[in-house]
Amino acid sequence: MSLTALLVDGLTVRFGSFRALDDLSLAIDYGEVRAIIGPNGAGKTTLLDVISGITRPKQGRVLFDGATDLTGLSEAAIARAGLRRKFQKPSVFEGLSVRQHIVIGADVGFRARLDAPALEDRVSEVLETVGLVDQSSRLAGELSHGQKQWLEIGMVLASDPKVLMLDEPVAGLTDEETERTAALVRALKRPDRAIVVVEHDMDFVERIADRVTVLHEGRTLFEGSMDKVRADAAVVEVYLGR
Ligand SMILES: Nc1ncnc2c1ncn2[C@@H]1O[C@H](COP(=O)(O)OP(=O)(O)OP(=O)(O)O)[C@@H](O)[C@H]1O
Repeated sequence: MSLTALLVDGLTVRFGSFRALDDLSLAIDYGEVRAIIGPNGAGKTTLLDVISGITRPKQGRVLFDGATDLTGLSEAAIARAGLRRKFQKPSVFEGLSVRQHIVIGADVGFRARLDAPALEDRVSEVLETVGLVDQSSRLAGELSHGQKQWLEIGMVLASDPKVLMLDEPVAGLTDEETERTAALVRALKRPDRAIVVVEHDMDFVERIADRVTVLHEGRTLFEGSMDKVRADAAVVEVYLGR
C-alpha cells in the first residue's frame, strides 16, 4: 500500500471554454480526513466527479494507491476498487428497511464476498457505527433527514471503502445532527482509509479535517490546517470573508 491514497495530477476539466478544473494537482494520504472547501463553482463537485469516474478530464490523471490510473476506468470499476461516494442529496429506497440498505451496501460493495455469518457481523457493526441499531427494521422513508444521511454513510461504509468521499454530509442538518455527524466521520478514520469531505459548514470542517484544501476557480488556493486556512488573507478574501 502506498502512503498516498489519491494523487491528483494536472487535472483539467472543461465545459465549453470554461475550465471547471485548471491543471489541478493534490495528494491525499491514507489515514487522513481531508476537507475540500471553496466558493460555489470552485470545482469541488467536479473533482469528486472525476475521481469517481462520472466526468472524464481533458488532461491529467488520478492515481489511486500509487498504481491505478482511475481516469480510464468506469464508475463501477472505480467503486469495485474501493472508492465510494455518498452523494449530496440523500437517495434512500423509501420502501426498504434500514437493515436492508446496509445489506445491499455490504453485498454489492464488498470486494471479497462475505458468507452469511460474516455479512451479519458486518451489518451489525455498521448499524452500530452509524447509530441506527434501534432503527434497523424501520423503513428508510420514515427516517429524519439526518438519519437518512447516516444511513447512506452506512451503505458506503458497509463496502469497507479505501477512499470514502462525502459530498456535503451536513447540508440541512440540525446543530445536534451536525455534531453527531462530526463524531461519526472521526470514528471512520483508519490508517488504511482516506476520507474526503466537501462541505461549506466551516465549524464542521474544523472539527473533522486533518488538512483542508481550498479550491478557487479550479485550482488550489491554499492547503493546510483549518487554523492556517482561517488566517490566510487570500482565503478570507475569496471565501471565508463573505
Ligand atoms: N456539466 C456541466 N456543464 C457545464 N458547466 C458545468 C457542468 N458541471 C459543472 N459546471 C460548472 O463548473 C463549475 C464548477 O462546478 P462545481 O459543481 O464543481 O463547483 P463546486 O465547487 O462543487 O460548487 P458548489 O459549492 O456550488 O457545489 C461551475 O461554474 C459549474 O457551473
